[in-house]
Amino acid sequence: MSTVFVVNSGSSSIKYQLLDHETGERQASGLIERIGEPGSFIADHTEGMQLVLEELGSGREIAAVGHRVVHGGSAFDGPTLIDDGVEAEIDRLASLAPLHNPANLLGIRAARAALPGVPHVAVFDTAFHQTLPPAAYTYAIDTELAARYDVRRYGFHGTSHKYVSEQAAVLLGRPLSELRTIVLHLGNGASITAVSGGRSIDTSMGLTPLEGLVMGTRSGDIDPGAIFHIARQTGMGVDDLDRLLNRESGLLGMTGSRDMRDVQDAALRSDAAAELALQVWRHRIRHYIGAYYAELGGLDALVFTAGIGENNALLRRRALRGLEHLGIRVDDDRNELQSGEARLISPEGAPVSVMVIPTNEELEIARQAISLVG
Ligand SMILES: Nc1ncnc2c1ncn2[C@@H]1O[C@H](COP(=O)(O)OP(=O)(O)O)[C@@H](O)[C@H]1O
Ligand SMILES: CC(=O)OP(=O)(O)O
Ligand SMILES: [Mg+2]
Repeated sequence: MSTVFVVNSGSSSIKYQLLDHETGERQASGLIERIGEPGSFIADHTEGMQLVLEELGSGREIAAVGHRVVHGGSAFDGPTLIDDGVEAEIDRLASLAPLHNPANLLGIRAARAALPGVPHVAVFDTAFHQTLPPAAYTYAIDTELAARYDVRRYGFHGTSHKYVSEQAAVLLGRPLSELRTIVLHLGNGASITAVSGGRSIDTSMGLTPLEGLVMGTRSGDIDPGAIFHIARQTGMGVDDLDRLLNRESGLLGMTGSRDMRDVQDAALRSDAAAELALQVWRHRIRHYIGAYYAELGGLDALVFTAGIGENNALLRRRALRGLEHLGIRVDDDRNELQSGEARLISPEGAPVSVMVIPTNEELEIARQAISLVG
């Protein structure tokens, strides 16, 4: 039986799946978590990939390998066969996704070396957001400078936003072309996308995966003037500031832990810093829900996905409390039901269908890889 091997080499984890080439059915899967965190026994992505390939064993018939790649810049708007040139371009874009493209590239190199006779396909986080209108992707800066250096908004988590918005239509039993949907992808990295008729029309991440929501280690939106101010006051250089905002901010910077589970536990113990972090996290989410409600001209579906979105009922309820005037309601019993399935969590007949849909970037990557290599 022929299979597709999918590698999702993320900022803090490597997820992999082996899927049936014909049906997309999962044959094997695994997750290596908390890579590089204090106390973790896996130091880096190379070590992680070695473990994955050992676990997979030999003697499998693999038709293609699909790789998640976070930044595709303007060069890639669909699944792409990986050769040395594509690797070089992914490497070149690394400065625009410093937590991700290097990890993605490590996964690609380890897998190409281990499986040399098989086509390797890159599926980019940025591809789904290539439909953003100029008004949404353009920064109001000097036009020539922006064009020369590709300074524009790209958006990320596109494979997840695409998959989840399509599954929402399936769950509702309505045509995708009719739906106005907001997808909240809340994981270690987090972004929100407005999807109109199956097309991404706005998304909270920008040139890099730093813009937008409060994340595990990323600040999300911040006045660029604050960065100039910090630089002048502290003497920090560009690389220091990059590290500060990408790796030492967000939940980690505000509370000392990047893991939402720790932050929530601390808040339940009335830790003031943790409680404030949760309030800021929530405030930012609601800011975007309001904006995208306006841009979409109304709302049919609002979907939670990824680590926090799929697993934390309390935070889902907390994020949406007080938005009833927009037709957004959560049914507590439905919300608290523990289930790995796609499901509705709004009350029957509510104007907006609020849903939890487990993302499956791996299945989407496998489908796109097969669509390319046949
Ligand atoms: N029950 C939970 N409550 C709160 N946060 C959770 C829970 N389960 C997982 N998470 C969060 O989800 C994150 C992982 O989400 P995931 O989408 O897998 O992230 P990534 O793909 O960026 O590695 C973890 O960092 C953790 O903070
Ligand atoms: C783009 C991004 O932030 O990805 P992740 O959530 O895997 O960190
Ligand atoms: Mg992720």
